[in-house]
Amino acid sequence: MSAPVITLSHVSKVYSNGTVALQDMNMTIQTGQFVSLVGPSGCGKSTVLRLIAGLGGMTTGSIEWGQSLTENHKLAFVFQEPALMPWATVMDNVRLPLKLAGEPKQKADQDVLEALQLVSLRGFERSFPRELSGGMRMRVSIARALVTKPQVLLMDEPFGALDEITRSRLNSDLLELWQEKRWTVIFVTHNIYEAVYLSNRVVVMAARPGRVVADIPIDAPYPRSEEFRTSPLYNDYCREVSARLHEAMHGTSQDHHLRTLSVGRSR
Ligand SMILES: Nc1ncnc2c1ncn2[C@@H]1O[C@H](COP(=O)(O)OP(=O)(O)OP(=O)(O)O)[C@@H](O)[C@H]1O
Repeated sequence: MSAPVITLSHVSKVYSNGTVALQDMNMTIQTGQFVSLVGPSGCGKSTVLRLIAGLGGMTTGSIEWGQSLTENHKLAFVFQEPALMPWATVMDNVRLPLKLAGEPKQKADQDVLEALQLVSLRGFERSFPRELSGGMRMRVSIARALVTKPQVLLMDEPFGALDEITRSRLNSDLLELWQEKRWTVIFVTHNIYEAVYLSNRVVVMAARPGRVVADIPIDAPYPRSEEFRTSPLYNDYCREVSARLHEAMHGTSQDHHLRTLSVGRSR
């Protein structure tokens, strides 16, 4: 059995303007899990990631780290916007975290090339962000996270701004990498299909106040191919997440809603 890597216990977050972003959030993430957080806008998904990353403090509660984590390089964050330095080459953008950590240039260059290899961007070292497509810029952003060799990868809607085809390709590539490296991934998305395809666990949150309302294991084997995306099992999981999300947003079960509608029609 795998060990817990992050445990949130009774975490609440009230921003200075009084917004209760999270209330009594409890969640334990096991080493190597791929966990997606889904939920309506404003339910606190990004706040959870930021608290885990140590970007701002929580109001009450605690976040504990598993013993398997080493002190250095344990976390990397990928945001929705690639946030690259426009004046710097791909090589320099990806090297940034190592430069900030004071890694010697020769060793850093080697690590950068490895990271670019992982995201299939070898050959673009000297390109500038403006010369790349949206998908390629996101790959640079992922390489910049991976170059630090993280144990935990926090991803805040990384593919939200990309077209469907690019998103689907990056989903597959991310899964392949995850299977090889086995980081723990916490992935925020609005997209149910993406969450089910990628994750072995989908956590559904509700808003006002932000909290966990469902925790759904996606019990399907990896690697997950196109076959999985078109399978009845995949559809069943998407329907289940969708129903829980509907409850989170409207406070009623979608099944109940559908039953009420059909009863209404038959009258
Ligand atoms: N710095 C802040 N100051 C005040 N309120 C904030 C701040 N950041 C977030 N909030 C509020 O906290 C709540 C949760 O925000 P958060 O961004 O975590 O939600 P989210 O689920 O990630 O939303 P979305 O899906 O729209 O990105 C929202 O009501 C938001 O307005």
